[in-house]
Amino acid sequence: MKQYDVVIIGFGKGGKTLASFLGKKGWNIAVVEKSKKMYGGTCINVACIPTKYLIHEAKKLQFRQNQEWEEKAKTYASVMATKKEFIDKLRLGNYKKVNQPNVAEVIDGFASFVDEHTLSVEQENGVIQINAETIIINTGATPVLPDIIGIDNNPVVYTSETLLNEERLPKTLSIIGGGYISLEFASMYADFGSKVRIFDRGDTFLPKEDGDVAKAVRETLEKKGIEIHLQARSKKIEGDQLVIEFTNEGAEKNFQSDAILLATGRKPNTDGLQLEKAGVKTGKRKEVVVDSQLRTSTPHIFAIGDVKGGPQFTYVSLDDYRIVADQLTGGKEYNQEKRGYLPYSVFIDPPLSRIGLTEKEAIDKNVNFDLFTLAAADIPRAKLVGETEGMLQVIVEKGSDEILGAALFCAESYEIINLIKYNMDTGDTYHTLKNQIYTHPSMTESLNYLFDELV
Ligand SMILES: Cc1cc2nc3c(=O)[nH]c(=O)nc-3n(C[C@H](O)[C@H](O)[C@H](O)COP(=O)(O)OP(=O)(O)OC[C@H]3O[C@@H](n4cnc5c(N)ncnc54)[C@H](O)[C@@H]3O)c2cc1C
Ligand SMILES: NC(=O)c1ccc[n+]([C@@H]2O[C@H](COP(=O)([O-])OP(=O)(O)OC[C@H]3O[C@@H](n4cnc5c(N)ncnc54)[C@H](O)[C@@H]3O)[C@@H](O)[C@H]2O)c1
Repeated sequence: MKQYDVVIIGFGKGGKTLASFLGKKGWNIAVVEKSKKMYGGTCINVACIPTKYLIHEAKKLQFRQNQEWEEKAKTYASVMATKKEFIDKLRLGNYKKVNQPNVAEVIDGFASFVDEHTLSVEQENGVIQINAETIIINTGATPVLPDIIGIDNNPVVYTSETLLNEERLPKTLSIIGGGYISLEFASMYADFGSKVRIFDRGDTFLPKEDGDVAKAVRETLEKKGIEIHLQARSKKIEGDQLVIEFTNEGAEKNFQSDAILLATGRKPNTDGLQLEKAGVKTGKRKEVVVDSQLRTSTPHIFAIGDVKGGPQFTYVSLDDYRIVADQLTGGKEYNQEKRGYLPYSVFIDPPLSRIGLTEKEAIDKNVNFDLFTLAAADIPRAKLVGETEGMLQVIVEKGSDEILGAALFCAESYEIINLIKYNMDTGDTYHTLKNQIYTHPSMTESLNYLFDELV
């Protein structure tokens, strides 16, 4: 049986970065990956990178909305083909970077635990067993498939992963779920030229955001022709007909759909890992339970990325690598509690970026705060590039002048939010951001004016 210092199950962001870090230090590392189409993990193959590439390409087509359908469908097919080439190159690049004598050995196959130091790997030509001092579980998450009659083996039903392989532009796209994946796909497909409808079972659009922010996002999406239906229970799918029950009215309606996207969340990928054989405990959503150093209930086994539950972002998986690297080779000082505020961006058009408290949360916590706000239309850069849609708002604690939260719904907000995170993490006041020199004309310079206007 082959013996390694560390075996990483899954070629995710944190895992591949850890493999590279430890391998270059002379550790003997293996990365086990179940699919040859997933070298490099979810982000580069079927998630962040392909979607953001497509979103970027789709945006260019906004100015060609008067094109004939055939023309739009042709453009879409060609963008999808270029996307495939781009992703294939990235995947190969990731494989070559990791599968090197001074980094790691990539082992193809599905890994499961035999005991707390031994893994069985099911390969095309049989099963092998490998042994490791330390094991890292980095198996990601997988789409939640809602319990709807008619989704199995239905050619019009997709997950985000399968829709990204479809070279035929759907004339009508119905999306079940109203979260991140839903909004990004809705915005992108509307730009490509599809008629998009979102169906969410909840009664509030973007329930985690403040009402005025959610309203602004909704209006922007509706301007693109996207229909947003709430309290909409997907009852069944009959052929290409999605049957929706509107729970507030008790009414039922059919929606013809060339494609139906299931975007109802992603769950930790722990099925088949036989975690019980290694004494690794899981929680209610089948997530691997970890402590703040990412150790599981079996201390030499760690879990990183989506599989441990909590926020599902590539940069969290990357930060998990920092924690484990510090546990294995450093001063054991860095942990989940020290990572600071967690920002996120939803890549609709314009993008929505958020960090910290919402206004509603600040009120619920009885915080004494000021709310600063600015319309995107007042930013010189926004005017000159014609991206005047949106608004920015920041919550500042009275007295300390520290930023408690921000919602930026404007062009390039996915860049500006990182500056706000830095400011918040350092415990600085908003005055530093307000009085900073920024290049002109840039979206960031909005921070010079944002704090002028109190609501
Ligand atoms: C459509 C979409 C868009 C997204 N956009 C963004 C975005 O813009 N920004 C962002 O930060 N996040 C985004 N995310 C989330 C992000 O993709 C994930 O949080 C991130 O990829 C998780 O990485 P990970 O390290 O947990 O593992 P993953 O990258 O998911 O890797 C897990 C790997 O493990 C393999 N595997 C699973 N089980 C086994 C096993 N038993 N044996 C061997 N191999 C196994 C899998 O094949 C996979 O390659 C998006 C997600 C989706 C679905
Ligand atoms: N830009 C980004 O960073 C980005 C982009 C896409 C995805 N992601 C990650 O991927 C994860 C998964 O995204 P997601 O959009 O699938 O999940 P999500 O949790 O964001 O949204 C799921 C939505 O589906 C709704 N829902 C659940 N079951 C339903 C049903 N049966 N019928 C109708 N609606 C239903 C929920 O009310 C919710 O609005 C996110 O948590 C996020 O971390 C990140």
